Amino acid sequence: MGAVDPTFIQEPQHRPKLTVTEAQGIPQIDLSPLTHLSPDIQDLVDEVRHACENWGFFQVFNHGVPLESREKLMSAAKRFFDQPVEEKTKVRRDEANPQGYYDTEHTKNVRDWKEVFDVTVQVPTQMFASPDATDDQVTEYINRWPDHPPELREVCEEYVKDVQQLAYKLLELISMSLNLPENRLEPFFSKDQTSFIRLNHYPPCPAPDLALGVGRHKDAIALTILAQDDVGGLEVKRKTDGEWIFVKPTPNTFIINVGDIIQVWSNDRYESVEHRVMVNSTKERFSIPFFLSPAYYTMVEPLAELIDEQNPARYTGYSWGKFFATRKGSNFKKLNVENLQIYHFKIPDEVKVDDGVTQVDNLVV
Ligand SMILES: O=C(O)CCC(=O)C(=O)O
Ligand SMILES: [Fe+2]
Repeated sequence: MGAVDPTFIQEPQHRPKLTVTEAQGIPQIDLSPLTHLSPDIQDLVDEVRHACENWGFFQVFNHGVPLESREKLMSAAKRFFDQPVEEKTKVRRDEANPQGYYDTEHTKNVRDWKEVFDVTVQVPTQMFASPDATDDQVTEYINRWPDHPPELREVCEEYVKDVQQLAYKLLELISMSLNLPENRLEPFFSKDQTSFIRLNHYPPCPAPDLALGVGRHKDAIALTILAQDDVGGLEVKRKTDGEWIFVKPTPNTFIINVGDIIQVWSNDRYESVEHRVMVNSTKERFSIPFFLSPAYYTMVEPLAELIDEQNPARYTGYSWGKFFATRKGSNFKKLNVENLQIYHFKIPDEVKVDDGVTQVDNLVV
């Protein structure tokens, strides 16, 4: 990516502090009660509720995803990104089919110091073709596979299968933590889910004090399951005081965060929390988020069981497919206006804008 172009430079108030706050890290949750078919998982459900309410982020261990599957994908990702840019652009994302390689994502209109490779879980993945509410045309996304490394497709597919299992377990725990039946959320994903994985590569950056790997944002999807390598860079905004907290890499754990869709389903009981990625002047970093996302025709709205007279619905419903199509369009041009956000669907009473410009942004598409 060369020297730091001005398009990468964050406004002074959004620049990272290079001394990191690590104290009071995000909760660590042991999922072994699930794999051992323990009859009593109530403590685990309580831990998940506590983590979702207080942090919106947690790490899981004893999660059942084989380490080998993750390591094979991390090495295949490195081999892919190690190639010259001319090779990578052969599988470049385009507007009609946003799968494959991309190196010019912007978050809040500032360019991210990263390159990505996206792969959908369902093949093909169906999505609305246009953000226009009156246009019901559906398009199909197809994965783009490079010639090199030849194993990339197989290791991605294996990893997706394994992480998908973990995603279903987490959905059950989250449902139970909201006092819902354990399978309450599964139907949103069991048919036509639009989930995808992203291989993120953050090259060393000559100005880690000015640029970010991913600018501050919330994930628009339902749930993120993130594998990070041992370099570190992810920071989460602590709910209690707004402080940026460094998420220390812990071998063979996944970082889980609630996305905007769960925020809406839970009628704000669980909030999607802002996070960002710092870069490093000497080391490259890799991470692999799995973005669990429902079928394109899902109407996202507070779950009926969670609203009553004391807790009226805080959002009007919105179409996931139209939301996605709107955000996706904004990835191809630098916007001078704010991106579509869930708070645009908030029922007035409490419309919050945190910094006068935007509250949340990058869909991760
Ligand atoms: O690389 C990371 O640690 C997080 C990336 C992220 O937040 C995203 O891709 O949405
Ligand atoms: Fe994110």
